Amino acid sequence: MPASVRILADENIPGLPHAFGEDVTVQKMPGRDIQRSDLSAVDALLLRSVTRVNEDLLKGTSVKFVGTATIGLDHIDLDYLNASNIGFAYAPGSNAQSVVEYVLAAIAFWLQRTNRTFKGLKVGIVGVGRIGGLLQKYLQQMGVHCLLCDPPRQAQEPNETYYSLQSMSEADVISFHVPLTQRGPWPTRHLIDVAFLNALSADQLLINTARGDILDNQMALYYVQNTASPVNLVLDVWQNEPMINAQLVQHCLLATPHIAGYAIEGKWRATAMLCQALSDYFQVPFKRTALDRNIRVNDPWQPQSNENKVSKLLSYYDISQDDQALRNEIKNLPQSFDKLRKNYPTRHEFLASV
Ligand SMILES: NC(=O)C1=CN([C@@H]2O[C@H](COP(=O)(O)OP(=O)(O)OC[C@H]3O[C@@H](n4cnc5c(N)ncnc54)[C@H](O)[C@@H]3O)[C@@H](O)[C@H]2O)C=CC1
Ligand SMILES: O=C(O)C(=O)[C@H](O)COP(=O)(O)O
Repeated sequence: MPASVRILADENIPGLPHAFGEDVTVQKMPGRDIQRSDLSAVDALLLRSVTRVNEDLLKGTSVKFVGTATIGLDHIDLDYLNASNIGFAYAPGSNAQSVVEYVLAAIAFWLQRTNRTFKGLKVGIVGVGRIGGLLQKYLQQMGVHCLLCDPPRQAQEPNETYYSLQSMSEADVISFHVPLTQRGPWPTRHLIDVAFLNALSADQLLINTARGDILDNQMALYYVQNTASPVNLVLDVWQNEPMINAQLVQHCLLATPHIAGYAIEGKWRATAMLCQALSDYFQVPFKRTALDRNIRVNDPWQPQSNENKVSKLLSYYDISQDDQALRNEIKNLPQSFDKLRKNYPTRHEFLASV
């Protein structure tokens, strides 16, 4: 192992270099600009979702360890890392609560607009892993009925009740929480197809916080432009970020620049997970307490049965401000997309653990 560990980090990962001592050096760069030529004297690369990690980036470099401060892994060629014996860490669950709060705020926004409450609502959850499972717990705590769709889990748990993707059209709200995958028995690229959209109506809400490629955006634009009463769309993730489809934005109930997971505690939690993994890998000390105080949620909300959950949720997180910020900057794409993400205002997690 090197005498000192040289880290190259995405400039948008908070908490570096304070978490380490003098045996670690940290250089920062915009994630989209990182190239192979930057990696000749780097031991560890700490990234976000905007840097594609593959043979093209890493071949012939000194990188021994890659960490991504994300839940999603679709930007990482894990086979290449394994074959090249490069250490790897990611941040599973780190911002799950933030995504769940985004989804609950989006539902609350829609309910308020349509003068409804959570009472009698049916929510379809596609992908019942860390995020989908947490969403299910909070919704059930609020008395909301959930329909679950997760074929990989269904194959492992034949005695549990799971629904098909097609039957999700019975729900008032359908929220997607699958990883982006291209291979295997249940690929998710373009999982939301035209047949699925055609089965929905203007009385329903479809939320995609998973990855942009789950929904063919060009097809979705054609659908909203040519359907009398299209489903209401809430999109946080887009194909071809940061050059997203500006026309599709205009047709969304809510459109945001991939910030569902951006509550501040989630970001610091991800840093802590990567620093711990890097510290274990290179056997260098890591000051966990330097990060811990940013991870704690102050005064969390425990929903009560007799309170107005719609207005309470929106008082904690007014999601329409994130939507408005993107619309205000739509003429300045693609730069504005990354700028909004980099300068995202501080949003705190607010729900008590279930
Ligand atoms: N918008 C944002 O800011 C964020 C987006 N994400 C996205 O959310 C995704 C999900 O995150 P987690 O819940 O932590 O992942 P997870 O791995 O814990 O759960 C994913 C679930 O999806 C299921 N699944 C896989 N293929 C499926 C299919 N074809 N149909 C239905 N279910 C399927 C899996 O069996 C698993 O239960 C991430 O991969 C990432 O792309 C994550 C964090 C923030
Ligand atoms: O964790 C994930 O997966 C996400 O989608 C992140 O919240 C996205 O953040 P960036 O890595 O793109 O900053």
